[in-house]
Amino acid sequence: MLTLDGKHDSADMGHCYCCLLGQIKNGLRYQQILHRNLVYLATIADSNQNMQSLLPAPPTQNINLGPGGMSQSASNQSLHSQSNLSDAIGTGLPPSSLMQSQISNGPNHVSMQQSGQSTMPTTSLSMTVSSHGTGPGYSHTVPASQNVPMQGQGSIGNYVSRTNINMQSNPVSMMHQQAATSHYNSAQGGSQHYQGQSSIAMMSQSNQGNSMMGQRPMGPYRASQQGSSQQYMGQEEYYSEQYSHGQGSSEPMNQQYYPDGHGDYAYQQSSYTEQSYDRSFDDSTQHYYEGGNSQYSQQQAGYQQGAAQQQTYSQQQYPNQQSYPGQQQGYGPAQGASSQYSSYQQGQGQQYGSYRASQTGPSAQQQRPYGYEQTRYFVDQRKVRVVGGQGGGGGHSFYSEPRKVFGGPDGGNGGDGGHVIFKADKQMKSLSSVFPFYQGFHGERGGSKNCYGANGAHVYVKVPLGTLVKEDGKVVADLTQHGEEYVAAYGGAGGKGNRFFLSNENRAPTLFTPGEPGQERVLHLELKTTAHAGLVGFPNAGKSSLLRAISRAKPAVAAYPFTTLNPHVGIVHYQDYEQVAVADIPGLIKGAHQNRGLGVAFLKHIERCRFLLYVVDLSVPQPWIQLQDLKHELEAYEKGLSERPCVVIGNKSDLAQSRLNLPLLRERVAERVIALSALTGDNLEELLLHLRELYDTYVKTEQSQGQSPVKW
Ligand SMILES: Nc1nc2c(ncn2[C@@H]2O[C@H](COP(=O)(O)OP(=O)(O)OP(=O)(O)O)[C@@H](O)[C@H]2O)c(=O)[nH]1
Ligand SMILES: [Mg+2]
Repeated sequence: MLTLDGKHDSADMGHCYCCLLGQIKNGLRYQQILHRNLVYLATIADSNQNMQSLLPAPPTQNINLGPGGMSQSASNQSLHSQSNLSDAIGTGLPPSSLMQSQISNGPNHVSMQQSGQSTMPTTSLSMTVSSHGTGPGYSHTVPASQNVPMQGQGSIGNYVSRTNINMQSNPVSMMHQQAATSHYNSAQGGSQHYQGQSSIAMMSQSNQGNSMMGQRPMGPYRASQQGSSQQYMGQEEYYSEQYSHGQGSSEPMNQQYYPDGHGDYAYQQSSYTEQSYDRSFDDSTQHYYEGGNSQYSQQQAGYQQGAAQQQTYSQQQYPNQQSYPGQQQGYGPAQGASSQYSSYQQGQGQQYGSYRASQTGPSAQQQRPYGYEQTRYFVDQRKVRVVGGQGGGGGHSFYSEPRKVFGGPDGGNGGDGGHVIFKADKQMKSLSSVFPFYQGFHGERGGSKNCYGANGAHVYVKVPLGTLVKEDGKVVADLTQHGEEYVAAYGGAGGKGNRFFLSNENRAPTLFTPGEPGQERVLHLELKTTAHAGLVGFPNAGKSSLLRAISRAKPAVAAYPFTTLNPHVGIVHYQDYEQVAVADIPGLIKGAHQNRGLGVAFLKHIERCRFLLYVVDLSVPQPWIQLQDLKHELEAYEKGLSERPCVVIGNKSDLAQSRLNLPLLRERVAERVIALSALTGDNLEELLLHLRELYDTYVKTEQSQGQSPVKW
């Protein structure tokens, strides 16, 4: 008997035919018996029709080399007589035709052809063949004539065992005909061992069946669906992606970062944008990812993997922190990282708290870059690349259910990709929080059971009021109202699942379409301050001092020109809760339109000012010349800009020279001149009252024209 591992039981060594063959080879003990058998079987091969008559002895005597049969000489001492064989067939042995079909066609046909065709001649023949069939060449079609010389390689014992195997495995094979491997393995074993194998095979078959159902829900349709290689590849791709969907869900974390951490990142972005303000878009992008790439990725990992990973992140940040001292107030390249750290402190307060407690170096208070908190950075232009989210691919599946032959296609459509939307927000004061790149969320892939993929979420980019959106130099949007939106990049449409292509002509469509890519654009954002009034004057005229005097704005004031480098907006509050916005513009000089001084780059912030406040220094000789130069620069920048409602403010009236120049100025200018001192606060009331008059006039004009005035 053969065991599972192909060895023989010691007790059956004398009964096994292959063992007997070994003995023959060794000692030629049974040479005579073998010779007789060969002669007999050669006779059978010559003529099956006359097999019975040609037999010199009952065929079962030579064929039934069962236990003990081979150990004797060619006599009638075989354990299996013909009647025994008939009994064996009747009690479960398969007919000879069955064995032939097994050999030629494989085990899948066993159950199909098991209807009893048990005749003795074929039985005798099949026994011969089956003894060969125990070899590995299981699926080979072996002519009977070729089985004769190979008979010595098999054994009747193996045949009997194999017969039992097939009989026991028939129910299994009927249920799962695809599991041919188990049949094949079991056919190599003996009947006793097969009992164990049967259960194993059944288990494995059932497992395979389940797994196959899970992996190939469209199993019944696969034969017809594999006609096109591309379709098949598409199916494989679909399934592979479907299986990895859980892991792939972390892909869009790059996008989840935006809405979740936008507020936190807005602050850190300010320092970055300040450094890259004059850079080109490519440089700016590169700078951004170079400066904060490691932290950026780590922070993403923290978002994705939860608090545990975030603690790791905080530890990883610690070495970087060591390089911050000495750069607190500086403007060096490391400011980006420093500011990121500070922003991360704000966003991840608990982590930062634990981190600070473990510090042993300089105190954390000293290391915090206070300069960034005290200084507001103003960015009035941005180059942004926006890409809409990609649409999800269409699903491709067929409904699968036990005993349901045709379930039909049930692949749902993919979800649409998310847009990138610019949204005006009055809380935003500059474009410093705008990133160089945005991408919408991808739509999800359509699933089985007609499940549609979810649409990708939109990414909203908050921009300040007065943001112009330009593309190739053309204004495509002007966001001036709070809450106003502009879709910068549309997301791609989702693909269609194979359910979508179901028709009467094609009941089992395998076609499904992928999602479309999102729209991609490169846009220029330009902020034009929408303040009501603009302070225009030469450097050192006292503009910033005046803004500090009439509002809560705190622009820098110093006794040197070009102290103010960025526009500042202050709000003048009135008792009736009206608010007038006043913008402090960097100083202009003669020839500013020729890019002298700071140039006219900031004059765009005056474009939207409804009225202008010309600030002249009364202490300088001939202050009216300053006024003429200012108007000339404004006209050079934009014709008609100097003709807006305005008032001339003679500052520094507290100085002695101012008292002499004031009447001269009033004689030479046609506009109203208000002499005041921003330093001492003298005559500020007149300015505030006149400012309110200008504002009221503006509001009435807007309302008379059916337009809504800008409110702060
Ligand atoms: N005596 C006197 N000094 C003034 C007055 N207003 C401003 N100053 C001084 O003038 C100098 C310049 O003041 P700023 O407010 O910085 O002038 P600015 O127009 O903003 O200058 P830029 O920002 O360079 O364009 C500072 O030293 C102020 O102290 C004033 O009313 N009287
Ligand atoms: Mg100033």
